[in-house]
Amino acid sequence: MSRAPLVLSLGEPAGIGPEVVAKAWTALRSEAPFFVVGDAWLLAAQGIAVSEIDHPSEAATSFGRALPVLHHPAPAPVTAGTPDVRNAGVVADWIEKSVALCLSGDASGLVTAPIAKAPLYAAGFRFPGHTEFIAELTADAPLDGTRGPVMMLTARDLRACLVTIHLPLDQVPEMVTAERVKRTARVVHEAMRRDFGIARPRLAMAALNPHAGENGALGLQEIEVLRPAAEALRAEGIAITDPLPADTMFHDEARATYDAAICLYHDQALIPVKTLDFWGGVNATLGLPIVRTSPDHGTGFEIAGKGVARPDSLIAAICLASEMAAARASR
Ligand SMILES: NC(=O)c1ccc[n+]([C@@H]2O[C@H](COP(=O)([O-])OP(=O)(O)OC[C@H]3O[C@@H](n4cnc5c(N)ncnc54)[C@H](O)[C@@H]3O)[C@@H](O)[C@H]2O)c1
Ligand SMILES: N[C@H](C(=O)O)[C@H](O)COP(=O)(O)O
Repeated sequence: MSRAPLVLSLGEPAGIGPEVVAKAWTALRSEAPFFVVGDAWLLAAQGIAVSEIDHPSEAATSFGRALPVLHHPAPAPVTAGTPDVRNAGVVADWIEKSVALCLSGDASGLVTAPIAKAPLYAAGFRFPGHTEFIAELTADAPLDGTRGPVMMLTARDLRACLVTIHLPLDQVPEMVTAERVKRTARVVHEAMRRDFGIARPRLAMAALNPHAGENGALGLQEIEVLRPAAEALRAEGIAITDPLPADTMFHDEARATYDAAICLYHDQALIPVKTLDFWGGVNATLGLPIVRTSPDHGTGFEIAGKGVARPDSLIAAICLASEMAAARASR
């Protein structure tokens, strides 16, 4: 039985989303179908054929010759590179509608084109980003296992999962608690099995302090928080290391020793991933009732409308969402 198509939410209309969505469709039009929830006119303006559909089940019919779109127009005129706060509401609506289609089974997973946080915040959007918004939208849907969200950035053979996300650095030490670390590791362990088909996941925990605290001389979090958390997780049957010095856990040979890294703050995870492969990196949200991925880049306002944005990361996000959806369907 063929799976439902993936759904893409169009993201910030003034960003590079419409351009990279059009380029991704052009690259993938002979592959498995997907459809977009967004402004069909904006996508047609990218110079591709667009087919307005009334239901996701129609996506496969037109996908090879036209990009299927559930049309929901942006209310305010769109100027590439200059977000208009009057469109912030429709950006959130596109995400909400896409999530609902995943929950109803009409879509097999969600790929979110980039949003810009500042205009959304200006319009009263009360979530840090997609991750927390989608977690709220799916909070009442059943999930077998520990509920996320956990943000995971992945590129090539690296999967880096975050204990804390959009926090000022000076708040990280107090937010890195044993409970947060354990919850994150449980979500990641279960997601490696559910979404990636890894029967016995190997997790590597990053230390917070240089040289993993140098036995307490450079900080106490490893002794007081992280090692006890790792011991408790191992007692639950989760294979996880003691906190490792973060500067020596991302080289080629080190990455081969684990399936996912548990990182303690945003840039500890995102710098190695975006250094390894900025163009092919993907952001995935673990621990949700639905599959959700996103490109690792943002709205690229300074290049929006110039025709130079690269679709690589969105293409990788579409491919990863398809793989995760297939893994879930095979369970
Ligand atoms: N997936 C997402 O929704 C997502 C991810 C990251 C940032 N953001 C948001 O995007 C906005 C801008 O963030 P930023 O400037 O920090 O990051 P950005 O990724 O938008 O831009 C960083 C740099 O990379 C370039 N770039 C990005 N994507 C590119 C592509 N596909 N092809 C060619 N060049 C590309 C940009 O031109 C810029 O020079 C912010 O509001 C941020 O919160 C959203
Ligand atoms: N930290 C993410 C990244 O750099 O890719 C980005 O802010 C996206 O976050 P959401 O997916 O929660 O919008």
